[in-house]
Amino acid sequence: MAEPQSRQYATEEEAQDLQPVADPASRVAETGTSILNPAAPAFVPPQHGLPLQAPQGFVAHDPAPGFNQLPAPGFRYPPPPPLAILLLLLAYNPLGEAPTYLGCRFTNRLQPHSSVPSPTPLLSGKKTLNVESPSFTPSTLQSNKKSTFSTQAASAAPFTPRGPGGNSASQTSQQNMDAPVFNPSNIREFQPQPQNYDLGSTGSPNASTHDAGYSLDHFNMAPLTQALAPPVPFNPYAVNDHSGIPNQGATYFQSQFPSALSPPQYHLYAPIGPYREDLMPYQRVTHDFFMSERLRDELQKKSHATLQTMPNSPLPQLEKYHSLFPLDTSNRKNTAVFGYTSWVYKAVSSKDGKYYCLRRLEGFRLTNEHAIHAAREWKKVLNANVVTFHEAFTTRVFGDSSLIFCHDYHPLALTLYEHHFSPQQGGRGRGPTVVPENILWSYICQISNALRAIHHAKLAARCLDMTKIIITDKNRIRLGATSILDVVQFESSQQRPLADIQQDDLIQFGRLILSLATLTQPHNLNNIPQLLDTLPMKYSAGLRDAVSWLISPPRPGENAKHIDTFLANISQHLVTFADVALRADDSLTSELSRELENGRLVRLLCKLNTITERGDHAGDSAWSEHGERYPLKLFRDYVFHQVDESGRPVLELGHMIRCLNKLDAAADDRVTLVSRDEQTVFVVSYKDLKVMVDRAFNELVKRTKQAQTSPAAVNMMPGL
Ligand SMILES: Nc1ncnc2c1ncn2[C@@H]1O[C@H](COP(=O)(O)OP(=O)(O)OP(=O)(O)O)[C@@H](O)[C@H]1O
Repeated sequence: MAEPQSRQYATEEEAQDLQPVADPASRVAETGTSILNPAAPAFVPPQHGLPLQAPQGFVAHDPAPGFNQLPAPGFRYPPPPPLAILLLLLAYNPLGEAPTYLGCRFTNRLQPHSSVPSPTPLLSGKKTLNVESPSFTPSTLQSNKKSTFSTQAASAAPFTPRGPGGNSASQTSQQNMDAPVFNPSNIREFQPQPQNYDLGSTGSPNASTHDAGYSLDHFNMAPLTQALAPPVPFNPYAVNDHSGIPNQGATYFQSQFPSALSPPQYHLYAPIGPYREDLMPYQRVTHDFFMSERLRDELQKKSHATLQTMPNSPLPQLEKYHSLFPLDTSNRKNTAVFGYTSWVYKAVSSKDGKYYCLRRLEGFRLTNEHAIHAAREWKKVLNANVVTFHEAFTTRVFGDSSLIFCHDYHPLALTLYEHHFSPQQGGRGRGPTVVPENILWSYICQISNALRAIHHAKLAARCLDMTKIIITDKNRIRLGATSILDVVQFESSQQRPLADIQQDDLIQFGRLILSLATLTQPHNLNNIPQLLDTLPMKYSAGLRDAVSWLISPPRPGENAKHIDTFLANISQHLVTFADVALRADDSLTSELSRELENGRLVRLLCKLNTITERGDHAGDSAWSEHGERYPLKLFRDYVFHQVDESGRPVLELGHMIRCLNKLDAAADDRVTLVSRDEQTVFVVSYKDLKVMVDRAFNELVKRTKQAQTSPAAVNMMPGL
């Protein structure tokens, strides 16, 4: 705590400048610390025989340089560091009452030579504080400190906290006048007892000590407090002007913050985690402030694929769908799955303008009306791993009798077969590559989820073919082509119990995983036991058991297998999968948050651009050039058309976004707008600019509403 006294300074000024903490406030704070710490020496007496004339505002026990000497003329104590104030408050706030931080007491205390008279007689002259005061010896302090300070507590003057309404100044004065000559032996050592600090609601200065639930004996250190205090003593009990502030220690800190939260700063971005690994500033690029490049690229491509059209398409228009676009990349006619050649198209609905996937079964003749109604049951299956079915109908627009199934369209989807077996995709021309076990488990979990939804809807998938399961995102699969076999095989499936068909689903499921795990083409899955035996060479025994359970039919006497039983057996993999999915969800939310404000800024830009440079409005050809519109034009220049000293364009995206955000948030910051000829200068706040934007835009809206000529403009208005 103390600076070595042997420290030498070149000049007196330097000594003053370099004085360590000669500040009474911080000294008091340090003293306070030592008081609170019973192990620390609480008092260091002077070692010389000179009578000590304690200067005003100087702490008598201060062992720091300057303790034995008066401060040089002109010495000014530096203001107390905030930490010192905090410690002071903690040390001197045993009742937990909140002192006034900005009150004049601190100010006075920081001006030891001020003309403010000290109301503390104990400190004001040798009459009260004198080194000849008896009975303190440091050796005693070191060897038997406790007994020195704690034996005479009984004789200590009782402490009387001042009530808010009382004449506190006179009371203090009277109390101090009555106090005996300073005698440290009369002082009882402070024993912090934190459990007594819980004052509850009765801990106000007005409350009696009994009511308060603690003993004020612990605070019977008024003489010491006053002896160590600066000329204007700090007395937290005198603070009685905190109306509404509960008298608890913690409330002091609470009072530093406004109780009501400030409104959020809408012009600031608040990134939401999880974050990318730390990047050095030079590694950051503009895209770091927005959605990741990978995701943007992916979405961009999907959007492009969705909007892709075929000029001069030979494909016909359907009654309810138009702009058909073929999704089959192979031209082969395959009848293996449905018994009919099928074609897949992307199409736009004439009803809602959205994109759908149409699957056409070529040459299908509907013989039973009920068959097509069977497909309707699939409308109730809404599952993340099933492509949603919308409708089925027949048509002759293709020149034959075709059956059409309409499902959700997932741009850039690939079938599982294309992904893992096609040379162009998974194998990258080198043949199929081993599918990692975690991906296989992910597929197992997702297909189980789909089957559970389907079976619980009293339906069966019937078609778990690798060419009819699509991958719509990374490792994200969905059962497609649902409902088709319900119609096509309507007659035959009427004769089979649903449980049997569901049992087939499980077997097909097992074969699918086995095919992927062994990279065997589905039509080559002949020797299943042998293939199962090869599984443990690449995968865990658990995977082998799961596949084997699915493929093998129930033994005689056993109940039929059920997807729920399977799900129960793979529960730990389901949990892992859920965790992966949730983390992916977090990361997407984080990506989304980066784009949070973009829509807002685009709307603002649209507004701004409807106003600036407008050729003619209400017969006024210069409408956008004068009045409130003119500063907006200059603001547009300020944001987008800035040049540097050499006249080169400034293209700082941060500047543009910052300005637009401030405008949108109507910030109080002001901006200087200069006309291009430098003859006009406006100093205007963003708040004012926002008002101008709104007024000018509303003027346009009003006129548009009157005329009702432009549906486009009317459509734009609600969004803005
Ligand atoms: N709902 C859908 N949304 C978007 N694309 C789809 C959808 N369903 C299928 N596709 C895509 O259409 C293409 C053709 O699908 P299809 O089922 O005909 O596969 P295939 O391998 O050609 O099978 P097949 O040999 O039986 O014709 C595939 O690339 C598939 O990813």
